[in-house]
Amino acid sequence: MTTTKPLNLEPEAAEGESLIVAECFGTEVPTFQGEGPSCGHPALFIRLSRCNLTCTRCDTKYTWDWSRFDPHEESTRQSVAGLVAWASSSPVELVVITGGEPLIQQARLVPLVRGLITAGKRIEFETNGTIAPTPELVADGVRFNVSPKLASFGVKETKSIVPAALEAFVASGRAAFKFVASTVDDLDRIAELADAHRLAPVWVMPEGTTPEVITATTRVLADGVAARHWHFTIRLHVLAFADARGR
Ligand SMILES: Nc1nc2[nH]cc(C(=O)O)c2c(=O)[nH]1
Ligand code: SF4
Ligand SMILES: [Mg+2]
Repeated sequence: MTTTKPLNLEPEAAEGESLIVAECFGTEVPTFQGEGPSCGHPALFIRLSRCNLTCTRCDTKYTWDWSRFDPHEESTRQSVAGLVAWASSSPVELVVITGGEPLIQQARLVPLVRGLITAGKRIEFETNGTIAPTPELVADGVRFNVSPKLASFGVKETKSIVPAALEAFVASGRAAFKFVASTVDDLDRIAELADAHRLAPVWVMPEGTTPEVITATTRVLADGVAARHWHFTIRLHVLAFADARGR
């Protein structure tokens, strides 16, 4: 396994100044942002632990599903200073903060974002779009890849679609709306949501954790996405690195 926890940190930071982290990667074993508007850009990853949804098709259940994983094995507290020092040890400019759902910890993310920006990084959040970002988080150098989860992803849309939060992301002017889809029916649902909440730009990403499924689903979806003049992204890390954890 190539997962690397942040290096040269105190083992467990105190609660006030720390974040609950699942894994950090991209320094020892380099990788790309695999999804969305920056697909193919060299990137570092901070994956925060915990989620406020329980999607059955989630591919990072080790951040929240404690019926299958042990939270003590799958997460550590890391200090903001240690995370900034870890990212600063790499020349890679883009830091992707993902999860789980990173905005659960957003009060404690504000100093992390400030530290990373001061260190010359730019930041993309991968978020499920259910928690509105506070103004302090909507800073220069920060973008949000917002992925509202559809019912077909194994979640109740009464929980996963939060209009006020989606509207806050739209208003931020810093969001792209990246939907995971498997079928043409999913595209119809995405169109309804995009119309209802004025979501733009819309990105569609094929669901799948193998190159075969990504390719097949790309062929199912591509015409419908192109016809609507939406953007399409593959999952580059699945093709390049076989969806290995820590890539
Ligand atoms: N390379 C790579 N790119 C990614 N973009 C979003 C990811 C995620 O898990 O949120 C991810 C990931 O896990 N790996
Ligand atoms: S919102 Fe994302 S991390 Fe949370 S359960 Fe759903 S797929 Fe997993
Ligand atoms: Mg992922």
